[in-house]
Amino acid sequence: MNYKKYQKQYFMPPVPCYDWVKKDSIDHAPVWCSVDLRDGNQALVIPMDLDTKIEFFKLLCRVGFKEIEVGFPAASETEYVFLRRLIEENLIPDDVTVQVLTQAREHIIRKTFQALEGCKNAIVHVYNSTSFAQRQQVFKKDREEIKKIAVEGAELLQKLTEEEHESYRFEYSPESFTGTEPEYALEVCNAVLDVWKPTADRKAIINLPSTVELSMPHVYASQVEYMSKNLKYRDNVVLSLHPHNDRGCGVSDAELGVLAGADRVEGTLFGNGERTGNVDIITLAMNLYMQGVNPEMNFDNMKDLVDRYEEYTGMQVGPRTPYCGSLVFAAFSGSHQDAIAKGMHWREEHDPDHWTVPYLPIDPTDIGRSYDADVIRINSQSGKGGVGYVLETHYDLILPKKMREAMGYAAKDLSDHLHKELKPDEIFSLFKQTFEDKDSPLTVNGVHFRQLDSGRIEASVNSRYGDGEFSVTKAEGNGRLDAVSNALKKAHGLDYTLTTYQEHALTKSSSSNAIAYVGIQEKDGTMSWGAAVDPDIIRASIDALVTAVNNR
Ligand SMILES: CC(=O)SCCNC(=O)CCNC(=O)[C@H](O)C(C)(C)COP(=O)(O)OP(=O)(O)OC[C@H]1O[C@@H](n2cnc3c(N)ncnc32)[C@H](O)[C@@H]1OP(=O)(O)O
Ligand SMILES: CC(C)C(=O)C(=O)O
Ligand SMILES: [Mg+2]
Repeated sequence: MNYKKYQKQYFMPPVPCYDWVKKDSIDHAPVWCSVDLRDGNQALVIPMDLDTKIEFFKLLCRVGFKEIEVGFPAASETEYVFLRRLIEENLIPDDVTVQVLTQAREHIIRKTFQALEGCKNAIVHVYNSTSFAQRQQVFKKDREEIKKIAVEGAELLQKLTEEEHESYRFEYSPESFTGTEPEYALEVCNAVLDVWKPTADRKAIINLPSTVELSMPHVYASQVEYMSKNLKYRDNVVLSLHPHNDRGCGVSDAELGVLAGADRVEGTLFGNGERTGNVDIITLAMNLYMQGVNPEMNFDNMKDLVDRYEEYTGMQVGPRTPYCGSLVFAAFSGSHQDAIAKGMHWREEHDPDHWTVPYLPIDPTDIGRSYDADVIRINSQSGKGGVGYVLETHYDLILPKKMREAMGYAAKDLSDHLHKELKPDEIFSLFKQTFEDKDSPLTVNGVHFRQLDSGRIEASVNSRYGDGEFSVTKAEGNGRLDAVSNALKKAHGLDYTLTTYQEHALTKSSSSNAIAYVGIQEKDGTMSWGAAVDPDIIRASIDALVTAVNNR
């Protein structure tokens, strides 16, 4: 690991450009341009076939892209025929503009125009590399010679368009912008703009690719700001970004670049693209959404989008991919679950205008995810809040607070022991197994009540303990359960305090049943719990008490 082999390969603007730092947020969505079918496609092990590209194109239109780079038509037969099919089969919606990429080489530009024949709206995107390294090693040309490639390319686009296609728009990329001296990139871009002379009706796009991400995002933002402030015809230029993700900061590059003056962002779904990928437009759009800004995109069925993308590209969306991954809303840990469950209850009670649930940056249901399946998930890191939430939302069980704690520990122990996540049905089974239907050693075989003149209740309880015989014992209490409890204590010499009794109707699972929860406490403070379901709430409470005694 010889770090001395490396040095900075980027160039700061000649003057400080830090106005962008004064802004704290983006207040409207930039123009989005998908480069999935070009940059994304050229990075796949097996590029997409024709039919798959058509399906992908339709998907991009459905999610809301209005500008879509559909390929490099001069690159291959498939790319060429794909564009022809889009045009000839009238598959391009009127409000969508297709973009095509070409090197600044005459035969490639001419072939690109041939491929566009009959296309109503198009952006012709021409590029050549301007970076120090490429001038030196690849093109072996000086600054003037490299500028000449760009200018001649721009002139040919202008000429071919003037002849026939006046509605076409132009885009120029100083490829490897991030490795180019900003004042030189500016000089080349201005020379291109001098050829095109963009107007308000026919703006030109200047695209600043971080072809390879070479610096921290604030450096890119400063480079962008320098270009934005110094480009000629600025009002008639759409300043575009094209971040890659080599240092893992593609999203930050784009966001800071927009603060620095960019109007448009090129990127892909899920960040597919060369090497570490292009910037992920879903993350960018959703980052706007989560701050209350219209992202001008529709991701209301993210799961479907993930499935289609994986099918079309053969790539996989990682479980932690922002907004889209299978685990990005999941909370396994106890304190997070507790806060989410409380936040959701608070939301139900207060019906606030805005989303503020802790640990959930957005409402998962907005993008087609569900609270039940995706949010609170139980393993050995979980706590009572999460387990209680699962039992409440899936099975309608609202456990007393202290009982939730006991259930939480039971679930945590089981998950730890099995070394696996517990699904809601497994948690429910554990609840039943731990807290219901335990009729030994104490068994109750019948109870009768009598109302006493004092207002108290007398219970006659037929019960046995262990292998003993059934016998009837009478005792009084403040209520029926208290009377039964006193009779049991008297009959079998039991010593505990009945501390908790709760009941509620089971509305979701069964309209006629109620559930009772009973907690009893030993002298040393230890609690034992029982629960029981029955249409008759007295019966349910006695069964719950028996289980609690049998759980001591
Ligand atoms: C950063 C990016 O993503 S850029 C886009 C990259 N994508 C692609 O390249 C995918 C599609 N490309 C292709 O299929 C092929 O490269 C083609 C069909 C376009 C061209 O193929 P070929 O001419 O056979 O080969 P190749 O691309 O290697 O050409 C290299 C030559 O073009 C020159 N060149 C490369 N890019 C450009 C450019 N943008 N403008 C002008 N000349 C260029 C090189 O200097 C080199 O010149 P030389 O022949 O004098 O040495
Ligand atoms: C063609 C250009 C815009 C490109 O893809 C890049 O520089 O990354
Ligand atoms: Mg690229």
